[in-house]
Amino acid sequence: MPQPILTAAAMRDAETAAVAAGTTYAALMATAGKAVADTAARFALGRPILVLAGPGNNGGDGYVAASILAERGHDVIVAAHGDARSAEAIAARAAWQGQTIALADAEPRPILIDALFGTGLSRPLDADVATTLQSLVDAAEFSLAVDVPSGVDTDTGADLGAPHGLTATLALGAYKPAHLIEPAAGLCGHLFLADIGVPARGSWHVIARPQLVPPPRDAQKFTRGLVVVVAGAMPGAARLAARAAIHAGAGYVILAGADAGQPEAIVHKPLGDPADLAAILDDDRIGCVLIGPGLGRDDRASALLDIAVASRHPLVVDGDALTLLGREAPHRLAPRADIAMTPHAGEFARMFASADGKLLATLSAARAIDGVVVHKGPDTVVAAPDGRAAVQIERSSWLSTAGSGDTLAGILAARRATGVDFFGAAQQAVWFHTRAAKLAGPAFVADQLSHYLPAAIGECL
Ligand SMILES: NC(=O)C1=CN([C@@H]2O[C@H](COP(=O)(O)OP(=O)(O)OC[C@H]3O[C@@H](n4cnc5c(N)ncnc54)[C@H](O)[C@@H]3O)[C@@H](O)[C@H]2O)[C@H](O)CC1
Ligand SMILES: [K+]
Repeated sequence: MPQPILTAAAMRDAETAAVAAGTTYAALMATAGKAVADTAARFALGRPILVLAGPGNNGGDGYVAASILAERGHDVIVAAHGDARSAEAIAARAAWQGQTIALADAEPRPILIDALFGTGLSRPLDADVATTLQSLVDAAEFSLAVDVPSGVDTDTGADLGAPHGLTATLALGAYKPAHLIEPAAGLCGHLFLADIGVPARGSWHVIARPQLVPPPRDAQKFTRGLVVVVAGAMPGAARLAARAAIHAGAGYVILAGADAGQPEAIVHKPLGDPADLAAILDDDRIGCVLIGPGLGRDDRASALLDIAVASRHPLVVDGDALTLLGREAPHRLAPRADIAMTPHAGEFARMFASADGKLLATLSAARAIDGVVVHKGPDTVVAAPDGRAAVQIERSSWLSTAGSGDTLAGILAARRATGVDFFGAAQQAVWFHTRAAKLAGPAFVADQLSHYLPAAIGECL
C-alpha cells in the first residue's frame, strides 16, 4: 500500500477520527513523543540534548520526548517558546520535571530537537526565532525536526523561515506535502516516518516501486505495446525517447521522421510531408504516441502536433509540443481523451497559473487538460484529473542533464503502451527513470540511462 500524503487538515481529521474510534489526544501525543525520544536516543550517544518546545502540540510532543529521554538518563534541557495551549500540551509541559529556559537564553548543545512548530504553523517564523533556531541547528552535531521543520508550510512546501542544515525530520503519522515538495523537502534532511496509530488514507500518495509481471505466454511484439515517437527539428531528442521506450518494455517502437541508429530494433519511418504522419498513425495496433522531444517550434512542428492531437491513440505531449501549446494547452487537449503531458517547471509555468503550491497547481492543471500531468523536478508530482496525485520520494540530482526529460517521456509512452493507464504508467515511468539513474551511478549521460531500464524493471518482477 503506497504511503499516503496528508495535508495538515487531513492529518487533524485523521487524528479526530482516531480519537472518535477510542484513543485520546493525550495518547497520540504520548506515542508521538516516544517516537521522537526513540529516534533522538538512537543518535544521542550520551551527548547533551536541547529540546525546543513551542506553544502548540508540536511543543507538546517535545515535552513528552524530553521527559522520556530524561527518565532514560539523558542530559536534557527544554527551551520553551510561548505558553502551551491545548490541554495535552499543558499536561505534557506540567509533566516535564527538568530544567526549562527561555528560547532566547538557549545555549547550543550537540543534540537538538526542534519541536517549536509543526503542522499548525500559519505564518512565517518571527525573525528572532528563526535566527535563534538557525544558530542552534548550526551548532548541533545532530538535529531532529518533530513532524516538520519549524518554519515550513505543511501543505505547500513553502519555506517560512525554516533552518538549513537539519540532520533529520521525523514525520508523525503520515507524510505531508512539506516532506516531499521543495523547498521544504530539501530542508528536512533524512526523512523518517513514525506510525502513531492514526489510520491515514487519502487521494495523494508517495510513488512506490512498481509491481510488474512478465509478458503473458502468448505475448507478441504488438501486444506488448507499439509506440510511435514523432521526430522533428532535433532528431537526437526523439532518438533518446525511442531508445528509452524500447528499453522500458515496449514491444515495438517506430521512430517517425528520423533514423534511430541503435538499437536496430527501433523501426525508422521517414516523414516527408507532415501528412505522412497521419498515415503512420492510422494503425489500430498503436499503444501510445509521443510527440515533443526535439520537435521544434516551426510550422512543420505545429502541423505534426495537430495530427498527433487529432489521432485517436493515447498521447504523451512533451518538450517543444508543450511550448507550442502554451496557454492553449487546456483548450487544445481537454477535448482529447487518454492524454498525458510531462512539463518541467518552466514549461508548466508557461501553460498554467501557479495555484497554492506544486501539488495543488499540478492537480488543477490535470483537471484543466482532463489528463495526467507529470510536473517534473526534484519533487516530481504526477496528478490525475480525478484528484489523485503521486509524488516521488526517490531522487537523483544527476538527472539534471540534457536528454533526461526525453528519456522519461519515452519510458512513459512505453508503459502506457503496455496497457497501464496514464496515472499508473506515469508513476512507473518516474520510478524507473530515477532507479535507472541510481543504477547508472554518478555523472551519467542521458544516453546511458536506457541501458539500466531493464535492470530497473527486473527489480519489479
Ligand atoms: N493533534 C494531535 O492530537 C496531535 C498532533 N501532533 C503534533 O501537533 C502538531 C500540530 O500542533 P498544533 O498545535 O496544531 O500547532 P503547532 O504546534 O504546529 O503550532 C503551534 C501554534 O503556534 C501558533 N503559531 C503558528 N504559526 C506561528 C508563528 N509563525 N509564530 C508563532 N506562533 C505561531 C499557532 O497558534 C499554532 O497553533 C503536529 O505537527 C504534531 O507535531 C502529535 O504528533 C500527535 C497528536
Ligand atoms: K518542528
